[in-house]
Amino acid sequence: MLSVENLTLHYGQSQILHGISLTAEPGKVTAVTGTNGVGKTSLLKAIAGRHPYSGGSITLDGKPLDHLNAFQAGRAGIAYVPQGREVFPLMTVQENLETGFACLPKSEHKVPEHIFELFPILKDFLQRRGGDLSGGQQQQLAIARALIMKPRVLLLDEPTEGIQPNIIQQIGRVISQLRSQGDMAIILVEQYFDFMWGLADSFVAVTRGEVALSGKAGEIDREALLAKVSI
Ligand SMILES: Nc1ncnc2c1ncn2[C@@H]1O[C@H](COP(=O)(O)OP(=O)(O)OP(=O)(O)O)[C@@H](O)[C@H]1O
Repeated sequence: MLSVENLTLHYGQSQILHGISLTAEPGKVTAVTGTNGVGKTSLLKAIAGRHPYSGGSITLDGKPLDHLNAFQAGRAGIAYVPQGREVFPLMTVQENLETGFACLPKSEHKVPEHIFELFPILKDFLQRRGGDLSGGQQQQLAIARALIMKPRVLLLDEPTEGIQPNIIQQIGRVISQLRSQGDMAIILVEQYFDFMWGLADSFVAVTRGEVALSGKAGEIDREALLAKVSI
């Protein structure tokens, strides 16, 4: 289980996160939501070692992930699919996927077939440049690249942003499939309310760098959550 406790984060003098706490269990989807600029991406960046946090703690199965850099966080099993996808535009799909090998031993430098079962289009486009894919295909590539690391924690930052509805549905199915494997904790940062409402096992609404509301599916009130996201 990933556990974030009382996390604070600054950019220079400005404090963005003011003591965020959440947990993400294997085999569950934890949705983090909130309006623009409340600190959702900053939270993921702190977990992924992309930006240092100022205080609080992050642990994975009780083991502290003390201020790791991005490579160390990857080695520890944390995969991050950034907002905007960050696909390498001049590299082929195959080469983009292979960048996921960086955190794996040499013996595991092979793209597993199940990646293409999840995202069949990538097999057809292996030699196509990343920059020539549609936004939806790039999103699939970004998720596939993260999965190659065999993560224990998958961080998804607004995977539906700017994506056409049929690909959104496919991404939803993939997230459900990954959940049902039972071994990966998935943190889904998402503003598309109905998408995350239908998918997540628990919810954390963030306002101004703090947790404003949290709870499990079936227990949390839909309208109360929606109100926090629509301010
Ligand atoms: N590198 C940075 N330097 C300074 N301020 C930053 C930096 N990155 C983000 N911020 C500021 O931190 C705040 C939180 O940004 P963040 O991207 O974490 O929010 P968010 O909830 O993910 O927003 P969005 O939904 O628009 O992506 C914003 O006010 C943003 O302008």
